[in-house]
Amino acid sequence: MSNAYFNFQEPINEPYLQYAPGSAERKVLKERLKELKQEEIEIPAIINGKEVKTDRTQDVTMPHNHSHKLGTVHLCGEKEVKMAVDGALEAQKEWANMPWQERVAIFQRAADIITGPERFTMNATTMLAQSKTPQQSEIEAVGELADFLRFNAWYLTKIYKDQPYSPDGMWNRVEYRPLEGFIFAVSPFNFTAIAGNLPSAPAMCGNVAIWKPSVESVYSSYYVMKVLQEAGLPDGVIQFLPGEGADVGEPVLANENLSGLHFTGSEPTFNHLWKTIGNNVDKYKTYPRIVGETGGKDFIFAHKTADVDRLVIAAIRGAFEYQGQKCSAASRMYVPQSFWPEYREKLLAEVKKIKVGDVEDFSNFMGAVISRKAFDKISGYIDYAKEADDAEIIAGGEYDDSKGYFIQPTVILTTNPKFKTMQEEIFGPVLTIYVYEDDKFEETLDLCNSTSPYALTGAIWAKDRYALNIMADKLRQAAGNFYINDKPTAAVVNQQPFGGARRSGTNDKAGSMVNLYKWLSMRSMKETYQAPLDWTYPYMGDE
Ligand SMILES: NC(=O)c1ccc[n+]([C@@H]2O[C@H](COP(=O)([O-])OP(=O)(O)OC[C@H]3O[C@@H](n4cnc5c(N)ncnc54)[C@H](O)[C@@H]3O)[C@@H](O)[C@H]2O)c1
Ligand SMILES: N[C@@H](CCC=O)C(=O)O
Repeated sequence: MSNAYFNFQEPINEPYLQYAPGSAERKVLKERLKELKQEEIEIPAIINGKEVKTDRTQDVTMPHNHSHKLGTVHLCGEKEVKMAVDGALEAQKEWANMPWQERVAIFQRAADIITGPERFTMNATTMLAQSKTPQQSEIEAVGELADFLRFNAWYLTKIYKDQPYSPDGMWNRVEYRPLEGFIFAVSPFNFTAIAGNLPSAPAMCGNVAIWKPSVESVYSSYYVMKVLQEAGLPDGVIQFLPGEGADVGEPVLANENLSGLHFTGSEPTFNHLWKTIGNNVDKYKTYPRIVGETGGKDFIFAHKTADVDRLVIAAIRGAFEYQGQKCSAASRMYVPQSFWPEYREKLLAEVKKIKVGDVEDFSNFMGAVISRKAFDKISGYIDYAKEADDAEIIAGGEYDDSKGYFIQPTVILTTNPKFKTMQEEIFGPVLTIYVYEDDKFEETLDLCNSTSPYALTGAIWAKDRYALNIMADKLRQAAGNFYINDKPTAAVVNQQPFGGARRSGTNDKAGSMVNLYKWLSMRSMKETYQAPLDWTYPYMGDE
């Protein structure tokens, strides 16, 4: 069947639809939103390809209208974990031996379903479940997810092609095996694309995965799972197990067959999972691979030669798009005194224009934050700033949870470069600005480098090339994704491989070859054509 080398076409990034007034796509998306809102669905676990309902359920509601129910999710625990792990290990027997082109074709088909017939469902479910605007949804639930699937397939074929040198008389080969056991994929609420990628990347490499989606975004994750099934993913290869963290996590991590953790989420959760794996290390048949991408305290650092007008737009998009709930969102900013008065005036004038509300109203730039817990946490930071002597709120600061979890885009000005909101991840629409004396440029860069434990994204702004060089050098370890004269968000697969270091994670760059290597275990094979017939060596001869 596979007596040929198969070529795999290098993909291109999925182009985005714009949803401008009068466009056909805008009309279709609005209709799909209306249809989905009228339905109330049940979200079961999917184990061995079958829907599994449990005796514990939870309502799924919309962040921007928390009294509107989208459905009911069935929550899993130890019993479902056991079924899922047993089924996955059984499925692995065939899946791991399937020719790569058959595996890859399934994910290519999934990408085409996402960008084709289910495009508006992907967008509408993400908008409703996670309160994203059409633009924020299109770039990730469609664009980034399809890019992950297509580019990972391409990277995988390049890895498989990479083979060692063979001198005369032998043939050296490397086989890239899937890991023995199963991968635990744990996804965050904020990106449908990340949720889809976490189980798919290892599965594409021939692994089986237990996928625990976030309950906060389970609605859109469920549709991703359905797309994968429709694309032909064999039963048991990805087991979909919604549930509260520990209910699923503890029994999974205690299983001797765990071979890897593919995690994206907050730093405390990752620390807990890492420690649990550490405590269980004697149980495992193989040392689990651990990949975890976590939080950020992402910065914009402006030099006195920065372009003020463009810097205003970068701050607004970087800090407030998707309500600041991107791990990459700008949340602290360093502005030189020399242009601060002009910058302040221009920034505040633009912030005033931002509309926050229901994402079905396409004139809104921002929706709601994901949950009551997030709302309370973010508003707590705002209240803290309101009370502080060394900070003042210069824009926003209002919040209202009567209908949805709405928080106005908020700008805090502080005189304390180590102010709480300059250091901690807030994960909401809150930008804190510290104004520095122009002649303290280099020491402020040192401050920026040392203020937060995270190192995910950062942006530097200057027209002066010498200044850019100094900034890039001093902030070398401060961000895994570094932007020059741009906002620190919206990385694109195959253009800016994404991930950070320090407390932001293992920097295994989602949607890159580096990430795929984590889900492969090399077997070196040496075949000798004429093995020796004599055990002695020439040096042993008589003088
Ligand atoms: N670096 C990145 O690429 C990246 C991307 C997106 C989000 N994030 C980060 O994710 C966080 C926001 O997402 P979140 O609020 O969903 O994060 P979270 O840590 O609260 O949850 C992430 C996932 O972990 C699960 N979980 C929690 N406890 C668990 C346990 N004991 N066992 C197993 N699973 C458990 C949750 O249910 C969820 O599915 C932010 O910190 C953000 O910066 C990072
Ligand atoms: N990759 C996304 C962020 C994902 C985290 O939430 C970006 O670059 O903005």
